Amino acid sequence: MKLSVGKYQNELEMLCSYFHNEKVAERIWQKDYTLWSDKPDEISNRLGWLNSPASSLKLLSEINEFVSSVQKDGFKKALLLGMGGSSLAPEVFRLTFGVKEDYLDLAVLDSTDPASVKYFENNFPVEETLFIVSTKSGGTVETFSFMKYFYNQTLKKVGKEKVGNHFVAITDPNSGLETTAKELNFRKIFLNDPNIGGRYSALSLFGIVPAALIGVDVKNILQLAEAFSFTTKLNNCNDNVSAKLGLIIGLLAKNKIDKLTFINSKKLSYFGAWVEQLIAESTGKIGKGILPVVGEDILEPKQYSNDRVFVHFHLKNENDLNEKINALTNEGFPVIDISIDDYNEIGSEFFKWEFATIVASWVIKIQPFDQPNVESAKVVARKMVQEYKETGKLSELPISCEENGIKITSNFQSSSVRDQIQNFLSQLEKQNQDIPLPYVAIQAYVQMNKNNEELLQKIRTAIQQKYKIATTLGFGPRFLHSTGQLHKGDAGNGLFIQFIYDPEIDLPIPDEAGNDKSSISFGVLIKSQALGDRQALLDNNRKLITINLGKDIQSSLEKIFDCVK
Ligand SMILES: O=P(O)(O)OC[C@H]1O[C@](O)(CO)[C@@H](O)[C@@H]1O
Repeated sequence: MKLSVGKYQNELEMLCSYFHNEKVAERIWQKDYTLWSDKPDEISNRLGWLNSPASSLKLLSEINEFVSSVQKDGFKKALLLGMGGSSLAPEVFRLTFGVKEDYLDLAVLDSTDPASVKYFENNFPVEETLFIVSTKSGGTVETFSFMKYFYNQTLKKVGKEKVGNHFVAITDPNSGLETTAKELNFRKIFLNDPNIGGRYSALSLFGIVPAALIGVDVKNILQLAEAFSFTTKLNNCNDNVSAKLGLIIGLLAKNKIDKLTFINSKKLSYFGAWVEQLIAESTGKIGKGILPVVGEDILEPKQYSNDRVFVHFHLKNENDLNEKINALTNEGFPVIDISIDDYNEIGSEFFKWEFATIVASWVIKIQPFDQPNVESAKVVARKMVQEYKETGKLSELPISCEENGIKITSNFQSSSVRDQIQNFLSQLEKQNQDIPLPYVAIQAYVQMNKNNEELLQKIRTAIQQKYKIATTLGFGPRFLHSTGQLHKGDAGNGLFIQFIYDPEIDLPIPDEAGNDKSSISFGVLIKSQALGDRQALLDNNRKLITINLGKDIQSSLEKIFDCVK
């Protein structure tokens, strides 16, 4: 790891001495909750991941046996149903490593958008698909909805005798999913160490079982990660890179350099979504937070404000971004350069960032293992679903402006989409000096596909350039289990652009597995989630505009881009 922290070098050295004197590394390994709180709740039982590499190594023969059994049964594909910490590490493994010959092609479903669910139904024929139902709590609404939907589809195709054979659960002992999986006769139930939270679970069964299914050399990854983990026991931060990383991030955040901007090389770009959840959900609460910025276009140094710290993450021989990185360093921005020799070191990187995040949380005085604001959006969404069940309809948003199929809900009185958007973004110009610089978060409740991503990215970059601020892009409801915590829990410096649309198709969510009776659809669920989060953001005094793109997402997004420019 190479560092350039400019004028913060002295403060960093002082902080390193303090870390050393306080024996922080040693105390982390002793699971000393007082580092973050005066109460042990959701801390003492959340540090099990420190031992994940060793514990998972011990489970390898069971995992390998399972992989052989599904290969023998002819499964070609695997669809992982899960949210946040239960799905992001498997996605990193799949997109980074690809699929080894004779292993299963894996994808992650973490969207309740009907078009997304339909996409996976069309592309993952149930006869050859293994469904991995992955949820720590064992009751997450999205995960259960996917499970019931695909269970019923599979039941119809393969019959009662064989359906359970297509399902595997990864969950905590005694969870709702464990009970359901037993009732439905799943082929296998993996019970994880309950002392591990979702976003810290990459090297536990939640990450390792899916990785083994696609043929990743998990043994090597875990051995490297275990060896690396020993370095995190050292109190001297010059020997403990993970600690040093955390100290820098925490120190800079305290100085309002709180936009941790990842510039990942092409081959390691998929790591971004995982690290984004880890940092946002761990640090974004009680009016504080470090905003992870992932996937932004890289601009000239003069186009950034002084709230940025950059992380350049790349393979050693991938140097194509060096020029841009050097330009940022020369301009005086803090830059952290992390390189790895080969993909198998990714396990050590998971560990490094987990450790760094809890050290940064110690610096900024945050409890890194809970997510207090996630529940608030869920509560409103549940109320809406209940209302729908009773009345047969969802409450409608008041419309402030309607033009060319686009409907906007905002606080502004203007009948033009352009004025609405410009008025909303002009709030970026009035800055509150007491809190860090603002950012814009685009929250898109649309299908996460190439076309939509490209158009949303165009809008994002236009805002980034015009206002010289940090921007993020998240797809709903996926981001609700990632940056969603920080959006509602941080200092309140975010501006939120929420995109929803009117889906052409909808799909019923079965009330229970094995029975087609359905009270709500995926379309109703995703809308309730969007409106629930909208309400939770407003309840936390966040600035927000909701834009309904109508039926033609592409042409509406083009129009919005035109209004932002
Ligand atoms: O694994 P579970 O319990 O389904 O939770 C999924 C995700 O939801 C959250 O609990 C809240 O967003 C995350 O922390 C977690 O990773």
